[in-house]
Amino acid sequence: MYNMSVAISFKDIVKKYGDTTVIPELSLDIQKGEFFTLLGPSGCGKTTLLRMVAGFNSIEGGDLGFNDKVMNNVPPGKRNIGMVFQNYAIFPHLNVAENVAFGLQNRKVGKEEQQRRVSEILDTVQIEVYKNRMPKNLSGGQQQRVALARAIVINPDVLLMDEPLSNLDAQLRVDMRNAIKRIQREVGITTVYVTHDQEEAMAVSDRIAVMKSGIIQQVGTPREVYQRPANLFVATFIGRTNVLEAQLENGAEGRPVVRVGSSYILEMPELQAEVKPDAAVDVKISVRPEEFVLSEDGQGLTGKVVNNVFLGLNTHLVVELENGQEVEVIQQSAVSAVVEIGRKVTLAILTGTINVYDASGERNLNRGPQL
Ligand SMILES: Nc1ncnc2c1ncn2[C@@H]1O[C@H](COP(=O)(O)OP(=O)(O)OP(=O)(O)O)[C@@H](O)[C@H]1O
Repeated sequence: MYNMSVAISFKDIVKKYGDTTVIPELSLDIQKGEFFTLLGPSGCGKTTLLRMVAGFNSIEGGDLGFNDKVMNNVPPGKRNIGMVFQNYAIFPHLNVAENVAFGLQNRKVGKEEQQRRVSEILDTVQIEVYKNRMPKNLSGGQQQRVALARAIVINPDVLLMDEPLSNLDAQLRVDMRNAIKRIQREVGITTVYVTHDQEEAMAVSDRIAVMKSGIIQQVGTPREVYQRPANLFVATFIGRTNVLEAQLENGAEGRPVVRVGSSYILEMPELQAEVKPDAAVDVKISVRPEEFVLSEDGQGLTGKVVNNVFLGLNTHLVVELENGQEVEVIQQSAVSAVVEIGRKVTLAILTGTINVYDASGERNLNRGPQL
């Protein structure tokens, strides 16, 4: 129904506050209609980038483009942007329908057209029944739906959302992120979403940019950043993982193998690495809890179960390895009994999906972007 969305491009964008550079030469392309998330720890520059798109932040270098138009100096009011923030910022003295109609009145849309669009959008965000209610009589989630309706009723070219769910409780966050995703898909509007919550990012996004200290570490689909993290920062920031010290060695017929612990050898023919004969290289491997399995043939890393938590769908184990490192293991409950605390186990690693990094953790040695 809305097809005015734009593609957004950042070309060598620089942001400085005084002498401090918080974003050094960042480049990124967001597709038309895409749900794109900026994800990273507090202070990494997500909000700074979002505010540049909105026009609230000056740009110290490079170009911000909407389609092919450079936007650097276009004032916020001329950018046709819808925005939703953490604190809903809806007017307490206007009812739901009046709140949503506000932006249309400002744009001098006729009364009938206003009513039609307000009712259509309230239907989309599923709060039509509350249209005559005052905000104070709405739940947090309902208020956030009003904020969302108000942002999209003006047919913006871009929808910007900055941590829109952080004031909601856990269950409501999950409900609302599903609602946001559904509504975005229905409306088809280019959306830039900011969050520090990796699970939320995975749930809503078409693609995610993982940021650290103003620098994009990786751009990819939720599946790509989870399964093939570009570096150890991304591997540990997205989902949970265990990082183990290991050695890359020359196996039979010159194929690279990874040695973990004293004698556990992982065949990894896919690795992008040259190993000189007799010259082991230190590496780090990232093994997600679900990539450990209890070994059936005795091959693997031995350890002792120090904690077990039965969660229904699966069971989480903490296993202390012989070198003292504790690792997290997830077992599917359906296929196994809970292993009791104190028991000795041998953990095998599923080599098909793990990731191997150079010693600095900066370079992923696995071949190919995706599994
Ligand atoms: N007005 C300002 N003046 C000086 N420095 C600022 C200003 N606004 C932000 N910064 C700095 O820029 C960096 C990026 O901030 P930004 O708010 O974009 O981070 P963020 O990733 O959105 O973090 P959060 O999740 O905490 O909101 C931080 O180091 C911050 O201290």
